[in-house]
Amino acid sequence: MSYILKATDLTVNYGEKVALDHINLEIGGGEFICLLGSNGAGKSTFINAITGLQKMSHGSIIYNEDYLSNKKQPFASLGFSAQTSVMDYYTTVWDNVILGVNLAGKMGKEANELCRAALNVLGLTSKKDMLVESLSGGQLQRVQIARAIAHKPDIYILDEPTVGLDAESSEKFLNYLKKESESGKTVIISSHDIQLLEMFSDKIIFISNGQLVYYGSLVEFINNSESEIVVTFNSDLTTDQLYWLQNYKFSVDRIDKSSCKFIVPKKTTLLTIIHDLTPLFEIKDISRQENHLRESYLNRVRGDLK
Ligand SMILES: Nc1ncnc2c1ncn2[C@@H]1O[C@H](COP(=O)(O)OP(=O)(O)OP(=O)(O)O)[C@@H](O)[C@H]1O
Repeated sequence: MSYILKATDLTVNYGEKVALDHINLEIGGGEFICLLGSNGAGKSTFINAITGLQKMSHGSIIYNEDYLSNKKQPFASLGFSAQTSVMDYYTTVWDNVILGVNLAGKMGKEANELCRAALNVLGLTSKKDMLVESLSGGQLQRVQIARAIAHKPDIYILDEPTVGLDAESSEKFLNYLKKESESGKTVIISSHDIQLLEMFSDKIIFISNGQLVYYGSLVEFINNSESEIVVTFNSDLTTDQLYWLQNYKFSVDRIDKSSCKFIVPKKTTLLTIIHDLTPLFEIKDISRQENHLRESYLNRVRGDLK
């Protein structure tokens, strides 16, 4: 399948700081992509650059017109919510959301219906006549998202949309986005809520220190990463044992006085660990932890920081 969005050598510098360093990727239609990275990795810069909010220092971004329903006004095909708030505080919830729909070129009855549907998805129907300035932080965030998505864009690009949302609202909203992606829309979403994103994403863009570390399937990311082996010992660890563990060839995290977690390459067997430990340790229990996105991500981040 051909791309819907293509970044070539995308580079953004803030003065001396290289915030994005020659990023190359192609995003296909119908993908649900989560954007991962530590604080300051470059996620917002990436999102702002692909939506035109941030000037690139080098490189290009191309949207494939074949996929855009509004070819005359390509920006109207995007549903973009930035990390910073862009609301009109002295008008109502309804006026804010319908403005987003109108700016995308949709008017009249169609606009009213789209606005009503978005308010419903974000649980804002009963708040539609309230002034935005009187809303709570979480409600404000929901209005911002409703305004970004109400016109039913082809590509959703959302920077930390679930911040400030309660668990139920986040899940309802992500379920809505999942259905949109299943119907062919593309979703690019940045969030630190990794467990929730694992439930919905097909692909991952992992940025570290401005570099693209990984772009590919979620399943592959989890399966190719390191795994964790938890070992419980018969007694509390002694100073000598702790010293030995600190110098062991794999990373070791202490869980409590008598158990540890070993971060090992995927193919490492339990037997290898048992073999290495037995001269100095009495093992009570050993097991491999099932990999999840959160652990895989943390292990990759840890590897990158070494
Ligand atoms: N306007 C700016 N001027 C100078 N440096 C900036 C500017 N905006 C971002 N940066 C720097 O660029 C880097 C990437 O920032 P960015 O906001 O893209 O990170 P992020 O991954 O979105 O972080 P977070 O998860 O904390 O939101 C950081 O080192 C940040 O300090």
